[in-house]
Amino acid sequence: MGRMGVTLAIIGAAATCAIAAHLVAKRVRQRANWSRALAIYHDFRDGCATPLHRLRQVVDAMVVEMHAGLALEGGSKLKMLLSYVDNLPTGEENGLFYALDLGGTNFRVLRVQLAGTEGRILQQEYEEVSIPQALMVGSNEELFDFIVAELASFITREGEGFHPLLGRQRELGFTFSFPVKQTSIDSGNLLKWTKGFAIKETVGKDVVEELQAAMGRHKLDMRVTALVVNDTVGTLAGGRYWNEDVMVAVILGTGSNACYVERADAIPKWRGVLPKSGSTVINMEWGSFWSSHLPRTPVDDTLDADSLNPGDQGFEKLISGMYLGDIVRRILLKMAEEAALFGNTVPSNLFIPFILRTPDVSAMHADESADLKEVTRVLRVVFKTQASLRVRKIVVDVCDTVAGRAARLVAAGVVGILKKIGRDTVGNIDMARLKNNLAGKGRKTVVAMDGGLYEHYPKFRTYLNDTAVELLGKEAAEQVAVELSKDGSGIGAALLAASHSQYSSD
Ligand SMILES: Nc1ncnc2c1ncn2[C@@H]1O[C@H](COP(=O)(O)OP(=O)(O)O)[C@@H](O)[C@H]1O
Ligand SMILES: O=P(O)(O)OC[C@H]1O[C@@H](O)[C@H](O)[C@@H](O)[C@@H]1O
Repeated sequence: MGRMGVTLAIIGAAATCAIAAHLVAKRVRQRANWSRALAIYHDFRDGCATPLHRLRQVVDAMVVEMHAGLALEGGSKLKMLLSYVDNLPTGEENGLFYALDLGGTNFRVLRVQLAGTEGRILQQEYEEVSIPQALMVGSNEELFDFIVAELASFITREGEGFHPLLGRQRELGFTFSFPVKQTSIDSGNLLKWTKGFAIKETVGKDVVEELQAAMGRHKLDMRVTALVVNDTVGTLAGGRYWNEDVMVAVILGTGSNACYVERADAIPKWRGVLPKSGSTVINMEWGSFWSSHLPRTPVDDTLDADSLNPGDQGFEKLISGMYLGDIVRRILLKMAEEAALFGNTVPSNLFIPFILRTPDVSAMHADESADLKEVTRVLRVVFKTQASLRVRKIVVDVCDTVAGRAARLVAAGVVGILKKIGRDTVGNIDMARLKNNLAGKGRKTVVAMDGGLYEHYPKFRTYLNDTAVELLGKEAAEQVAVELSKDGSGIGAALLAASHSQYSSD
């Protein structure tokens, strides 16, 4: 072989070595990145852990905070707000009633024709309207004018079978799913906005007055006869209309909250005459619950710091639909930045808050396909990226960790409420039966659930129900039913409008 040949051979050998070295270095780097990604995930998973002993501490903390919130105003982060709903629907309600349910993502207008215990609900119609994001942070008047304009248009389309009695005003139940300091069954002042709303001028105002003023501007002759401080109270009322064993209602939607039936004589902060019924509905506003036993990670800290209401709604930010998607995004972003989870360039969409929504999380979590097709789709559509099968598997693990923590914490919250009302152990339940506070043998304490997260996330429901059984024990758990109670916040508000109608004495 001539000099040229030797030279070429040496160059070839050197090039081969260089390529081999590059490939080895790349493989070493990939291996190092992968173990870093696993370490980040395992650290996050450990930080989210909800072992039974920790959940029991959360249960007890919930009970302590409930007592503190009932003892005096401001006694706890849990507001334990009076709802002035001392009479829940009985099924005897009659006539045409409207409901307006303002939630975190959309609002619903609804009409229902009631016909007493015989006819029950003859007919109902409703429409759902998405709330333009700009109106959530616009002016007070713009928000209420938008709502009343939709309501007025819905009324013009009253169909067959819906007939207000001659000479009577149409009456409305107003479900307002934000913390309100209720001052009577048909008045209450907004304490603060939550979720995506932040209209400063509304805070402190009576939201019924604001709605009635907008009705005046639109010449809409209608009366709000019941302010339903939020969808949990509406859901409880809707549930109780069909089943007298409904004692608790929980919403898992954009936000989260719970309410329950409390004995009026167990509310030290109650001022004035106790209700004849001897009980009332407490709107817990449990989203603001906080305990050092809650498993919180640095990802949760940064989500809170970046939110519209830092330091507030700590429990809600761990469990509700608005936030689960963004928790998953934040941990994936950390793995992408520190361990090149999606390659050396971090996909730009991973930096966008709330771009990953909880419906996307439940879709990936539900993916049972061998090659995780749904995960591939979500990564492509939301983050404009792709990933190997092993990366897609860890994405599903992250979804499972975030949803599992949320569901188990909700179960602990529910068991805390059951403990507060003495429905958490067989002994307590038997005592309740003895005192005839609980309907006959075989009847259960019912927890009415609603909200898009609970309704549309089967694995979340399974985690929640299984954890409740773990905490209560099998025997006591058989005395409790956790049931989906659809759209109670709409029907419930209409039923409460009926049970507080200005004509009810007629
Ligand atoms: N398929 C789904 N999987 C998981 N969560 C869902 C799904 N669909 C909706 N959600 C959650 O439910 C929330 C809407 O809840 P909903 O009760 O319908 O409205 P609102 O919160 O306005 O009362 C959404 O913000 C979302 O977080
Ligand atoms: O049904 P939504 O809109 O998710 O609301 C649930 C809860 O969201 C919380 O943020 C509000 O403070 C509660 O009042 C409300 O009940």
